[in-house]
Amino acid sequence: MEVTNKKLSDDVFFAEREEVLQQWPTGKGVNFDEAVKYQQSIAHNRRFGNKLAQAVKDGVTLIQPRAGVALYTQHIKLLQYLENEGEADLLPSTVDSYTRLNRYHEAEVGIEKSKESGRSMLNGFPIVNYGVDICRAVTSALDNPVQVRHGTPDARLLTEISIAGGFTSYEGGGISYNIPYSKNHSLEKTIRYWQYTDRLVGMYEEAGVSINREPFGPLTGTLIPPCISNSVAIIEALLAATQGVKDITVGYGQCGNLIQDIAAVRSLKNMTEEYLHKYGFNDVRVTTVFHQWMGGFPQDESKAFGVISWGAAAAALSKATKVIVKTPHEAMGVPTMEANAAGLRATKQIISMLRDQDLREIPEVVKESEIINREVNCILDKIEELGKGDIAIGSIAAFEAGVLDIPFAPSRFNAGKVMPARDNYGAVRILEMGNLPLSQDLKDFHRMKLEERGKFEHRDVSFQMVIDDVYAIGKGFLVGRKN
Ligand SMILES: CCC[C@H]1O[C@@H](n2cnc3c(N)ncnc32)[C@H](O)[C@@H]1O
Repeated sequence: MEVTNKKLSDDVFFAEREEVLQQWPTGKGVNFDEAVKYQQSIAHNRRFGNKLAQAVKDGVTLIQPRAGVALYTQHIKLLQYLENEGEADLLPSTVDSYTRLNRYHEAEVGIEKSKESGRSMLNGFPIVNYGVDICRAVTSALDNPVQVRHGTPDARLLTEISIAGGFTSYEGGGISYNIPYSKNHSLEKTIRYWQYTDRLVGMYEEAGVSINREPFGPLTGTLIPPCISNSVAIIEALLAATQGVKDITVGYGQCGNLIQDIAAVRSLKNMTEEYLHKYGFNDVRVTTVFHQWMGGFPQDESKAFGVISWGAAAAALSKATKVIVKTPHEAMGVPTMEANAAGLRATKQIISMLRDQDLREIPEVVKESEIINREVNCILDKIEELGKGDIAIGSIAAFEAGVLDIPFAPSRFNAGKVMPARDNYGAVRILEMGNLPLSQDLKDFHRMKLEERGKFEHRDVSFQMVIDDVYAIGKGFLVGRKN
């Protein structure tokens, strides 16, 4: 199918909707007009976009966990605990892996097994199986706005039930929930699936209901050069705005060098707004999300709190609108509610202590941010050229050509030629450019930064640095020094 960056027509959308709502019996519980009324009954301060907008006005960074369990009564208890004991400003519902793969029969079995055993046999909250009414029981039981977080290449039915179910924010995108998550989904398919999601959000917007959308920033979460993750975020923001989305949170996964992390968020915010205006979207509200360290975590809980606090500090100093919080159980798996709340409180402490400091305009950050700006422009200019102005066509062609290439991604549609490595200060640089369309002076800059490290370590710049950097994480370091 030819995917283009055009708003889906009502005919196309509603014909497809017939099929989508039949994918599982709970789809029958979705009625758009009734759902609009339900959404309009949700109080102003319990709407995700409103709380984000207030945070921007107040100059504060909000904290949000990930959380999801199989039984909805326990899920309510968990989320209430996280907003009360964890002081969470925003709440999630992290969806289970079966639902993410549209395997609703297995999710059903997981629910039954959880009922029998009394504990969660799924690694998240199975929204599709529960349907609209149970989702409303969850979202209406909480004081704070709730967002659906997942990793679903085909999330069309999930979107329908989530919004009708009272969630006021929805994560994901046709690239960011495909390439890092899936091996065999084509980009044509997932970009098109996510145009459906964004068109549905656009229809709610046109009916007077604002739903926040959040492309998934970190991608594979392993040494992702900011120019690559920022380019994907901006593309997904543009694809969403084309379908009528008006409230977008663009995201970035912490890499570990403070200057680079702050510069990346600064560049992401500025360039998302610049590109939205360039494409004629002047009424889209843009906010940012900083994801605490997405790499491997130490088992030791005290050391884990160190990593969590470092991510909290970088989020605060970059003035991100919100930060996604990790837990001291990260190395073990799905956290207990107590551990999840502890990660939130540690983050809240740092965020509160640093709220009066803002490093976005210090010269080193501005310099790094301008480099990222130039790199993103090289990539997006090439995408516009490949797509003859259409960024959906251009993005698909870009992955085919390796112009967009996400390190360590499982997708067979990803070239996998770009290799990152850290420089002597831990900033992520590019060791193998693959077909990234960076200008020669930018390529020389990356090489120079890596040569600087090689000289310091008395070794040649090589792929061994990449391996050492990946293993460094588990040993508690950023730069994988030559032993
Ligand atoms: C991109 C998502 C990866 C992160 O998402 C966390 N995660 C996944 N599922 C749950 C869950 N059910 N409850 C709390 N956190 C969860 C992982 O730990 C990891 O940090």
